[in-house]
Amino acid sequence: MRVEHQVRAFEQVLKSYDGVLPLHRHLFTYFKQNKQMGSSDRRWAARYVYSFFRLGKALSKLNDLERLAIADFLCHYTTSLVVSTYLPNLEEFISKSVNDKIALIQKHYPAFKLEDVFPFKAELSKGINKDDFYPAFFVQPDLFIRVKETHIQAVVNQLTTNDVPVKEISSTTLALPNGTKLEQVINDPRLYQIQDLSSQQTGAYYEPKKYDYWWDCCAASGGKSLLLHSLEPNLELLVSDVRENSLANLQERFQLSGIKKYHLKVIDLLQNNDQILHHYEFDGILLDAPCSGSGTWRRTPEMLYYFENYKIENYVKLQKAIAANIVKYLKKDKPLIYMTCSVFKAENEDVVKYLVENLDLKLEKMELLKGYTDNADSMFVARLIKQ
Ligand SMILES: C[S@@+](CC[C@H](N)C(=O)[O-])C[C@H]1O[C@@H](n2cnc3c(N)ncnc32)[C@H](O)[C@@H]1O
Repeated sequence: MRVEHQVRAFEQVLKSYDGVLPLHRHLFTYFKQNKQMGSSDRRWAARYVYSFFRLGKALSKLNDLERLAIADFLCHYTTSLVVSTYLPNLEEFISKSVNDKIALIQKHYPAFKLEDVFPFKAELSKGINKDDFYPAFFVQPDLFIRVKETHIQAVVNQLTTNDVPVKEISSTTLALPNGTKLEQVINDPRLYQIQDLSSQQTGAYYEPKKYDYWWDCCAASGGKSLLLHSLEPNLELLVSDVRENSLANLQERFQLSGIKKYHLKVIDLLQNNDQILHHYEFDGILLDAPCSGSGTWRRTPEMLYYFENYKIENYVKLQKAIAANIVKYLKKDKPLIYMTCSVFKAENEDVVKYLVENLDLKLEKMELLKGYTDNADSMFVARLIKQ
């Protein structure tokens, strides 16, 4: 295949994309509408466009093709026509480590600054090491699954029989190569849940007790609720979200997991919900808040390119307003678990500070879960106790 052909396909995909939909959804529709593209065309176009966005705003004065070649060189260990054509002097180093390749790019392009890859002026949460955080954008995170301790060996056996390289992260967590087609290699979908490592690690903050009544108030398709339930199956649970269709997914997942006893409501937490909730009192609330998602942008690198700083403040307003509306339904001495998948201090530590200063809450502990050190997403979690 000629490089001009691949480049034209890349340029057309790039031109067709405006950053509104997630890139994977846009590509799905784009390829459906452009049936003339064969599977190899599609694979290369997708590889190039993802590589391109992983470069964020670095070297923005160069033209798109040179930037693409640099990005593809940094993101992959196998060469491409674009690298061999536009970066011939560096092609032989493609299998080096990301840090070695970054050093080579810095040598050849003195204007290359790693901080331009993630060009947000907002402060990062405490504990993030920029020397590890920025280079991680060139690597796609692993796929993580949560498995019951009693089933983990059976799942590992099925994966290894199918030649899927598997890393055992803990007695309940496995890491697999991204893109693994789980439904083709694990015969029973009830044996595992797809859940990022950091999401799984938030569970250490929940500490539910037998027969507690918990509320997962931004439940979406139920990832955190399923985790909570796995920690303490003898719970009463209310799940809610403003989006009815994501709760439909939750119902399917709960059914598959055999969870029958739960309450479900569509609730907009920006409204006054006393009519619906006035008699409720919870032993714990999970608030997995709407946020910038900046801790997950290694999976959605298009956000590095299209996200704008001003949006952070909008999320912060939403986070504070939602928290203020739910705390009144929490029993005294019981926990609110505040979570985001953001790495911005404004959405994390600063929101916690606001909650402690303005609501009847005391901070017990908080942590930025640095997924980038484990090839995972990053998340923030805080456990606050109602006074
Ligand atoms: C980070 S996601 C939750 C993910 C989910 N907990 C999980 O583990 O998969 C945040 C959720 O907040 C919901 N949300 C946003 N604004 C809301 C509002 N005003 N009231 C209730 N839920 C809201 C969104 O619909 C979204 O599903």
